[in-house]
Amino acid sequence: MRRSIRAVVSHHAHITVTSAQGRWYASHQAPGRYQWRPVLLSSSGLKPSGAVNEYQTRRWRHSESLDIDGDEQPTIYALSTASGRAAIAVIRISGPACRQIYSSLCPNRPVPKPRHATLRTLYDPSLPPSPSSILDSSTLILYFPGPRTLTGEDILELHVHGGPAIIRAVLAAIPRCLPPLAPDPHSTRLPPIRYASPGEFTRRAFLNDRLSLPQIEALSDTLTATTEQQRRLSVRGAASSNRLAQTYESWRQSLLQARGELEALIDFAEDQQFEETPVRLVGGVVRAVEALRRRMLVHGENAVRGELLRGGISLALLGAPNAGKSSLLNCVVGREAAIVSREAGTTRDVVEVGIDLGGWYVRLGDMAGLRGGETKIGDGRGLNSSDVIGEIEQEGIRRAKEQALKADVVLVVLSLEEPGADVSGHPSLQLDTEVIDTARRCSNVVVAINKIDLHPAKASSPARWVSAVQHELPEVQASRIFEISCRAASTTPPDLASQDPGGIQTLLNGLIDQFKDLTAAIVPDDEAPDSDVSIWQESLGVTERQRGLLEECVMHLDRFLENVLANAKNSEDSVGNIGDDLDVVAAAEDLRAAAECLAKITGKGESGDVEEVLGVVFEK
Ligand SMILES: Nc1nc2c(ncn2[C@@H]2O[C@H](COP(=O)(O)OP(=O)(O)OP(=O)(O)O)[C@@H](O)[C@H]2O)c(=O)[nH]1
Repeated sequence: MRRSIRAVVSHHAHITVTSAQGRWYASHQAPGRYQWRPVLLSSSGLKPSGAVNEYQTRRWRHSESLDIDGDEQPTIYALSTASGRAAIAVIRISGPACRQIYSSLCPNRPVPKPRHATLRTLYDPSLPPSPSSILDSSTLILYFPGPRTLTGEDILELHVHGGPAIIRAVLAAIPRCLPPLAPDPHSTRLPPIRYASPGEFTRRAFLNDRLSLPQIEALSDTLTATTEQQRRLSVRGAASSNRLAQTYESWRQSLLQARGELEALIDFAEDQQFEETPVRLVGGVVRAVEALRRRMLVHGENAVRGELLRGGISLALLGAPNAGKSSLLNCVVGREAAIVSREAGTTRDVVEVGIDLGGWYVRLGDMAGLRGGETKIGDGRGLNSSDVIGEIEQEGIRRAKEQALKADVVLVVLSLEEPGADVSGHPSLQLDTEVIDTARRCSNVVVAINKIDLHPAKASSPARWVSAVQHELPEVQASRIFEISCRAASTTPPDLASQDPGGIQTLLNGLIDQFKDLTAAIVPDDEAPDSDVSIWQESLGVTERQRGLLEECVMHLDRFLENVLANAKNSEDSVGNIGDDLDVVAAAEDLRAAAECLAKITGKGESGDVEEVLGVVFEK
């Protein structure tokens, strides 16, 4: 809410009004104080009205008062640790009333030395200090004076005992630390202390230039990481988010420079002397844009790979009914997540379980068994599906196929049949045509041949099965085909499990290799061998929002290149007329729009955009 604040500036005080990233601030130094206190005037990109504009560029010595039309931030507080019983709980307070809150909670005690932990007793601010008004004893207090703090404001941290009643009492006491506002129905003033809304500390950090948008997005990854790979991604992201922001900013500057060069053509007249001819100038711009576009595409691809780490890799179990998909899922998960039954077609819908596989977050989906025509490797006879498939099963099969096609990795479970089915008395390998046809259309296929325990001499024929699988699925390398036995794995006593009796661990290691391939950063082919490739590693941390903006940026660049190159093609003397026929204004506009997409990534958008970007980021 906007309201008029009055900065009373004494004779020796300074006031500086600055604008940064579409936000306007007034900083003033009160007499006898050494801290600069930035006051946010406007975050909408619009210049604040009134006297402020006159002082925007220089430091100002003044002896009167100055009316500034701006936003005054109330002091906010929140429980920063998870709720529930714990040894300690941290309550964070940010804003101009920190010192006052401290003095009310710890009457007659000096303000702690900045950034030094100090033990204090907290008292109820509404009562005189006495043993009966103690809220918490032995509270550790940290005071961080602004503006060099997380939020850019004064911050007070109360490390109280973590009992729910203590937390409740201290939280309830904080808003009572300042005298209440006089009731005024016409007043638009916000309460001077209030509980923070979600993400508000971080939002203030951004508005006060303490954190960039990419840093905030990396912070979100840090707080949500549950697996080892997610942790690594978030740590890398947190460390490199500033560098990523700098990269995008340098790309934006390159685009703005290219746009400037193009716009110079608008004023180009025959008699004007340019250092370069228009053709060369446009040619240079095109080459620069093409190089940037290539880099953006790789960043986008790496972002998709990073999203696999963040959101999880979807792994679909595809196979015929009774192949052992549910048994395998249960072996992997270690609990009865899916129903295992001798009856074919037990699984009717997709059963998805989230698991941590070797540090990768995997969404493992058991699905209905696919069935149709079937070929058995072993007896050489073909077999057609004889059952009539019911409507529910049909729907289950449709969903299973759909899930497999969109999965990141598909684990095809094939099974051996009971001995005796083969004329030789050996088990045979089921290769259902529905399963094979679907697997052929999927990417990143790994194959598990299950029920290997049914084979009396396991070692005698695996090679035959591997080549049979490769005959049907030539894309699948032999190193991605595994023999397993869910039965052996589940019936082996736990003390022998380390010997990997059913081959499940070997299969999981193969899957992990596949995950590594899928989530490794791509480095462009034209990257100089001695260049720093870590930026490509860092681009794994690009968020979904940032990737969307990169895609939008590439779209504008494509339009730019299309227009310019079409113009070159149409001209009679190849590129000779490029400068004359080109709609320079439209081309420059494409570059401006592309640069604006990059600006939104870092939060440096033009007027009005910053709030929109913040809305998207803080939604989470
Ligand atoms: N001998 C042997 N039998 C197994 C093995 N794995 C699973 N089975 C049996 O095969 C039958 C089917 O297993 P499920 O795991 O339900 O098979 P599914 O592929 O999920 O079946 P649907 O849900 O019908 O698609 C059950 O009787 C299991 O006990 C194995 O490694 N060896």
